[in-house]
Amino acid sequence: MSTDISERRSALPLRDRKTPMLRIAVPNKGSLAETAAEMLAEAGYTGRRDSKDLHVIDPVNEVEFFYLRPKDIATYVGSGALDVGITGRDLLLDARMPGAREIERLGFAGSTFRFAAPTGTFTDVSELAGKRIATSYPGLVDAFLDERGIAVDLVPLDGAVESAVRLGVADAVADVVETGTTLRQAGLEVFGPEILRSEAVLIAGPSDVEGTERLLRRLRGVLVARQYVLVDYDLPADLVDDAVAIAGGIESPTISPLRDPAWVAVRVMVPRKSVNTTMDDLYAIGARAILVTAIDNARL
Ligand SMILES: Nc1ncnc2c1ncn2[C@@H]1O[C@H](COP(=O)(O)OP(=O)(O)OP(=O)(O)O)[C@@H](O)[C@H]1O
Ligand SMILES: O=P(O)(O)OC[C@H]1O[C@H](OP(=O)(O)OP(=O)(O)O)[C@H](O)[C@@H]1O
Ligand SMILES: [Mg+2]
Repeated sequence: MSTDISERRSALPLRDRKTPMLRIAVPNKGSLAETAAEMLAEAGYTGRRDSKDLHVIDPVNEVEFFYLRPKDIATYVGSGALDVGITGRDLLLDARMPGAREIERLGFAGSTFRFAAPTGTFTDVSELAGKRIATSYPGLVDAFLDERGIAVDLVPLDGAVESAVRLGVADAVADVVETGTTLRQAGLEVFGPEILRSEAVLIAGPSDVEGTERLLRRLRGVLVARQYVLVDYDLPADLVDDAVAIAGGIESPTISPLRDPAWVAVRVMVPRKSVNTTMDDLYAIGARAILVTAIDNARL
């Protein structure tokens, strides 16, 4: 018999487990699917091997994955059928499921949700009263306009809504905008306020389910590893305060003695996107031998 605890645990029949597995909804296709799967893999979970798999059990980590359309995930989680899920904030709000709530931003699939129309047609959303608005997010658009007392004729479409104006089924559209390329190609321009700023999020249902915290900590670990790098450098000991003012780290930098008592070695976590500026600033005050290392994973 194996002496490895993880192997023995995975060999337990499902019905003999004390705690039920955490049931996680994951996008099966579309813009969110690939990065969501990568994040879960980096967090140590075993995902699907085949893009046709609908359900995967990861017994070692005590979770089950259900691969679903991102648009449906808030419905499953909000109703309590599944415990947590990865979806877009825009899809969560569009579903209008009171039981579903965002518990963590996941930092990918960032976009805005905007109204757009042929250049110069509209300047303000109030001008949309009585007009036809094409969208694949009718719940989101309806809620936004309802709050402002603007009654429109919603034209629900499944995708490629930017073509709806040119093809004569709508006067304006409300859709996801990332780079704006699709809008430009359709001869459309955004107008009015941002309806929403969206990104991929982790959502939970009406009750707190055991195991959610562990998933959350693991995903946060992946986010930290993606967003930060480790910076090591040598520094004259009397400049530590100046260096900490440049890069203070998460809690506080690690300072280690060097053989030469006039110098110290410093290790600090720095946001990846500003690491070059930080290195320039540290060099300018006298830091030397500045080395940058990627972080594989973290638990803060
Ligand atoms: N170009 C994009 N950039 C960033 N996020 C996007 C983009 N397109 C869609 N999304 C996000 O993806 C989610 C929608 O996923 P969904 O799979 O339903 O549609 P999709 O990605 O457009 O897929 P498809 O067009 O293949 O059906 C939303 O949260 C939306 O904000
Ligand atoms: O601002 P952009 O960078 O152009 O990205 C935004 C576009 O990307 C998505 O379309 P997708 O390709 O998923 O097609 P769809 O409209 O059929 O969903 C989204 O629905 C927008 O149309
Ligand atoms: Mg799309």
